[in-house]
Amino acid sequence: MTATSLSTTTRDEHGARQNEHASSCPGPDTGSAAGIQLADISLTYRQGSQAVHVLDRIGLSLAPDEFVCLLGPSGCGKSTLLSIIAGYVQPSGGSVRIDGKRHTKPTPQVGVVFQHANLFPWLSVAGNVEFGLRMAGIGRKERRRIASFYIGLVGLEASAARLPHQLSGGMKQRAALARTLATEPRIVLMDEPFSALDALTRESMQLHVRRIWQQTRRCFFLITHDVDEALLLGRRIIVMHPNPGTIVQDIRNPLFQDTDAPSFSILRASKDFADLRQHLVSMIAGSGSNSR
Ligand SMILES: Nc1ncnc2c1ncn2[C@@H]1O[C@H](COP(=O)(O)OP(=O)(O)OP(=O)(O)O)[C@@H](O)[C@H]1O
Repeated sequence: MTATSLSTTTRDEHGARQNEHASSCPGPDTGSAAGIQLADISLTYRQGSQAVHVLDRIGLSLAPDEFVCLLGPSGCGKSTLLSIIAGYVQPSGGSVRIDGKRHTKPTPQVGVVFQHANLFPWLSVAGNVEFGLRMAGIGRKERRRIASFYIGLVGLEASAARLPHQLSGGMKQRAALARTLATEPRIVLMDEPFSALDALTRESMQLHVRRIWQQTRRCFFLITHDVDEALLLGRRIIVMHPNPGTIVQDIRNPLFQDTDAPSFSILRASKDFADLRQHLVSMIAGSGSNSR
């Protein structure tokens, strides 16, 4: 495999496909496609008399069990796109649909994990994981059952009673992930969730997240500045360019291994990995901005 032999989707090709999809979903809530569909998402902010065009006609279709990594230089609009999918920000144009239904505001269908865990400091790990379930009116016994399943999934059984200040950074992020997963969202959005962690913890988190995805098969959408992380985790890798934010590359990761025990170190040492890494780094650098 060489970087140039990759099957890619350019923004134009992708945009054209999204336009077809948009025209096949004429009114609100009438579509039936499974997964998450973004059609022609644009966003312009007003700054005084200036218009800042942040996103331009982003089209994306995400399968219900997709693991997508989004790369791009700082300021290209990655977090803004995530905020639109989360329903926190309304786009100036275009639409987000989940299983064909128009999605315009935050709902339990979309879970978000941020760079910092933002756990409730007065609640234990179990209390944090149960919180969303309590808000959803789920009874105590069922809450406990669901929380204990997800706490086990992230490997925090022994720390379920601990308060956030008694956890390491990686444990906090795992608790935040369990809290997000407990409400069983259709898509889990992650905005650089490991960037505040040291290298070893980060690698261990990557393995955790990979295993959790394999066991839950939800749609995971992960923003990262780390090309290696995207290559190790993403079944699909998307690259954005800035000014305005557009998708310039959308590839199925040929190195993706859907196995129980992926060996990241062996993968990292391969020539294919180095070639594809170089290709992605050049793609990002091609935007004229810096990236790690
Ligand atoms: N509320 C806002 N008002 C005006 N401009 C904004 C607003 N929010 C974001 N922007 C601008 O939108 C652009 C994209 O920002 P965004 O945070 O989405 O980029 P990013 O790719 O996630 O960057 P980073 O990798 O550094 O987190 C930036 O130029 C930013 O200044």
